[in-house]
Amino acid sequence: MKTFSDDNFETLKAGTRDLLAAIGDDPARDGLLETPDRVAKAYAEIFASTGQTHFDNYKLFPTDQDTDMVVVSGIPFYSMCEHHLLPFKGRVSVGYVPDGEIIGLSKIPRLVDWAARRPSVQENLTALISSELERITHPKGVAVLVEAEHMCMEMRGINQPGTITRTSLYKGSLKTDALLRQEFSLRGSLK
Ligand SMILES: Nc1nc2c(ncn2[C@@H]2O[C@H](COP(=O)(O)OP(=O)(O)OP(=O)(O)O)[C@@H](O)[C@H]2O)c(=O)[nH]1
Ligand SMILES: [Zn+2]
Repeated sequence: MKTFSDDNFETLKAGTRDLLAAIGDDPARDGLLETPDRVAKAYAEIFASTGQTHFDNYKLFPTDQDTDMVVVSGIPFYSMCEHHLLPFKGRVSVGYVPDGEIIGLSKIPRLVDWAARRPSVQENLTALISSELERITHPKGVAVLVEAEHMCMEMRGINQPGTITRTSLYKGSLKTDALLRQEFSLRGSLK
């Protein structure tokens, strides 16, 4: 988890008090007294990876086996849309075609979680997962599929609960090889 500096923690608390006052509530009422502290702590979790460009919590293993493709599907994530600072949440499927190196399987959901814990948009989240997996494993191909519900589309604005946004990014052999892509669509399907 991220630890904010004392200064930033206090700034978050003061900002939360200001926000509560600005929306017309009373930050001094009993129910809200501890809220600024809780919000600052929650933000430390929700935004834990903000500003980090490289995922470094991984293990690689050499392999001389030929593997067509590794797919981890249905990985849950929570992120915050950078336009409204409201949550978007959903699931990710990640596939890659190894080239002499494989990554520890649990590190793929860890990578997704790391990528999500910052203000973002779904397209950039999709791209970050893909580019970091590429940087780390130097695979022959990568595919990332993200399916999400955006609270900024559900609880405000257009007010459309249940709307699902799907984004995908295919690289290398997973972009050029139609059969491999089709195989990923089947094995990585989020439906
Ligand atoms: N492409 C993309 N857009 C997003 C994402 N999350 C939120 N948005 C959109 O960002 C846009 C911001 O548009 P603006 O017109 O500046 O903001 P707004 O007036 O609050 O827009 P409405 O949501 O349409 O009321 C909206 O269309 C949101 O739906 C995302 O992950 N990807
Ligand atoms: Zn939004």
